[in-house]
Amino acid sequence: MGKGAVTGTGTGADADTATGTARATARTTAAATATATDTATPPAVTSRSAGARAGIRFDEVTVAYGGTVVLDTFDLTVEPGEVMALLGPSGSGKTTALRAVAGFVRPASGRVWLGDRDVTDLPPHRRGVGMVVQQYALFPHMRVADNVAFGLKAQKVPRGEIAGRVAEALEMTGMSAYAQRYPRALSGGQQQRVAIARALAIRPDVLLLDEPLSALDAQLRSGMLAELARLHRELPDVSILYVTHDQVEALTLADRIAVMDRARLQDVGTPQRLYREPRCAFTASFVGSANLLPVTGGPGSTVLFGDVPLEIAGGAQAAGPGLSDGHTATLCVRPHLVSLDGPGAPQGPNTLRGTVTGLQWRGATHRVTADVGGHEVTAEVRELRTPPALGDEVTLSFAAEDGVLIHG
Ligand SMILES: Nc1ncnc2c1ncn2[C@@H]1O[C@H](COP(=O)(O)OP(=O)(O)OP(=O)(O)O)[C@@H](O)[C@H]1O
Repeated sequence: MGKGAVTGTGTGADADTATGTARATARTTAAATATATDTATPPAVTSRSAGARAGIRFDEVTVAYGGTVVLDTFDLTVEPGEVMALLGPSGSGKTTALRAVAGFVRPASGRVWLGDRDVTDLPPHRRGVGMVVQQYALFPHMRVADNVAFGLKAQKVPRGEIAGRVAEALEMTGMSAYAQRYPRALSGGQQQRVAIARALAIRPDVLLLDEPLSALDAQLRSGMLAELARLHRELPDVSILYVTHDQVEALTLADRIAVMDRARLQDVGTPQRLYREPRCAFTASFVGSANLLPVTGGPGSTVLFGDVPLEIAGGAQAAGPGLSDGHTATLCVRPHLVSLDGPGAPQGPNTLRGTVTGLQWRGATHRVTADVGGHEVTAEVRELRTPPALGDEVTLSFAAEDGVLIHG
């Protein structure tokens, strides 16, 4: 880097996928059907509950496998017609929560409600839910139309009504032209549309989606995300619980996000609230990427990061009482809100000097990490013409209103 040459500002493109891995195994199949490979299983077909729109309520639900608690006193309400994303790392209990709603796992304690019905003791086929899992789980020996009709037949919908309902569901998912094909003659994205059509055909009150896009490539996934958003606009009464470990999916689709970690609900709120005002470090780093700086109370309205005073909106009081007595808090600053300059940049407020320890070119952006007094601080800035090199000195800065204090 030419000294002083590097200058970048925030990009607004802070949407990294945080930790979490794609599932390696297929899940139990849809509540609306038996498994694709187990046709002897009695069809777990749901029937739409009569009347009102149904939300979902977990009331202190605990699930344990062999003495290990994998969902711990889980409390969450999904309002009727709301899209709630369950976001969390692998093994945090997301799928277990979904399966408790579908009726595939029985809570050790607590109750599950769909609307005003306590469904905890009901079998899956009497809950009124449709479920789509990541591996589609279509019946390979059935044509698309028969796959979609399967749940309706098992639900004993009158024969004369079935063709119309199948056509409607295929139309909704853009699959009308493929009604007579077998699943093996469909792409992954098309198979997932059929799985969604099958779940919708039973006109569920509640749609459970378990990483429905994770088997698709990035481009298809983004198209399907838009499709799911459109479907929800067409079916505004259907409540959706959407399991994902992909924050982009959650931020794009959800009205609210429930963040899970180690079997527990960590936070719940609108995507904007979780992103802009995270209440815990876990949420801050899982919903978007974050610089998390340990700070103590400083003079006046500042906090101290090491011995560097930092201005934050609301001052040190924003962290509550005690910070000035030497207690620590965490200051969250999003990388795309950090500006990057060369070492000769003027020392304004909230300016940190550091040495570059990491550099990633991401096409439209550069992500530059610097060591600042033993802590890593990352700036994500618009692509630089002359990026710094490892070991270069840089200046990082951010606006007072872009720092959010997190207690504890
Ligand atoms: N049938 C089972 N028997 C024993 N343990 C299980 C069973 N199903 C899940 N678990 C365990 O429960 C925990 C939570 O699993 P769950 O599938 O709910 O997590 P998840 O958040 O959906 O993870 P992922 O994103 O990897 O799918 C994990 O530790 C998992 O190993």
